[in-house]
Amino acid sequence: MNTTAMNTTAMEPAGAATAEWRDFLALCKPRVLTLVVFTGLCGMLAAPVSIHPVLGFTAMLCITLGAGAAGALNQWYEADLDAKMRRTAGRPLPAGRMDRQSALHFGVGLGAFSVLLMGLAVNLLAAAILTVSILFYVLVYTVWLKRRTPQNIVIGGAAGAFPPLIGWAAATGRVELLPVLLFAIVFLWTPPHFWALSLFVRTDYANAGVPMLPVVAGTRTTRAQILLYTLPMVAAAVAPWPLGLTGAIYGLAAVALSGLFLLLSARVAFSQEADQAKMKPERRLFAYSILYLFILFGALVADRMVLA
Ligand code: HEM
Ligand SMILES: CC(C)=CCC/C(C)=C/CC/C(C)=C/COP(=O)(O)OP(=O)(O)O
Repeated sequence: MNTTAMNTTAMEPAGAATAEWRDFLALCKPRVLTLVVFTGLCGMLAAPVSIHPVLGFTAMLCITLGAGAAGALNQWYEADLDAKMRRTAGRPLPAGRMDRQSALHFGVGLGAFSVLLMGLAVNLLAAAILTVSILFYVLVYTVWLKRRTPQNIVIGGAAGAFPPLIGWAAATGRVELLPVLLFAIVFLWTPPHFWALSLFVRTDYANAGVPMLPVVAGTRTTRAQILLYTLPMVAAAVAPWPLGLTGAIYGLAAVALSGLFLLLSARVAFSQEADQAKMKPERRLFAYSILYLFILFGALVADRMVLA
């Protein structure tokens, strides 16, 4: 018998003692975190003031830890759902490698630490928006909406749109029009991003009883909704250029990238039955949605650096 097994008390599930650092990392949804943190970083670098590098690093650390905490609390709350879906069944809680209490303590501790550090070291506005985004993801999306309505990700998705605002607020102490537009881009991007994926994993959601749009309203409606949300997303993405908030580097990148997004969304909306069976257009749009935000936000920073 190994020592970890001997230290396991009778009250703890057997998996509790086997959780290792990798499981705590997995609790934070590290792959999704990369883009969340990148948009936060770009929000900070796009601000018209230069933040002290130590403060900038601290702010980014807080966004990373706060978003990680939100992911951990999400997994703490919905371990039962995760256990029912192939995509998520291997996560630390449903796989039995970690007990729920450890996940809860980890999530609350990390979240509180990130907000306190942001408030004490950076500024109160950034700390307040970070708090709202954590609570939004955990309470509004995970606890309240996810199991109740197919509009769950439209409203709850706002949580993931806050990081650019937090980054900007960390640098300037203010909220202005450009970061509000960045919020709008990610907010309107979330439905096409997620519904494209939900189309090809819809049986998972159906089995778990989660009322995602393709499960409740069908694949045709979902395809149409993807295109419907893409239109205002494109408008929000291009808007900073004609509004004079960015230069042509960002503007041209936004037009080109958004044009391709629109094309891929239209292909999903108007796909033929033969394509629908393989879900190729949906997989393509989902993969591109991630690349899109990375490049768009990268172009924003490149544009601001040239202008500066
Ligand atoms: C409520 C809103 C959202 C929902 C429901 C959602 C859902 C998902 C799901 C289910 C996946 C599949 C991969 C996985 O299991 O982790 C995924 C992947 C991903 N999402 Fe989202 N997402 C949302 C918002 C966001 C936001 C705001 C961002 C970043 C700004 C983001 C970035 C990503 C990235 C980078 C991946 C790819 C991860 C990988 O390579 O495995 N998502 N999303
Ligand atoms: C700054 C801050 C606190 C940001 C937090 C917001 C955040 C982590 C947004 C990402 C959204 C996301 C991963 C949704 C996954 O949906 P899901 O939970 O339904 O996915 P699942 O089925 O994979 O669990």
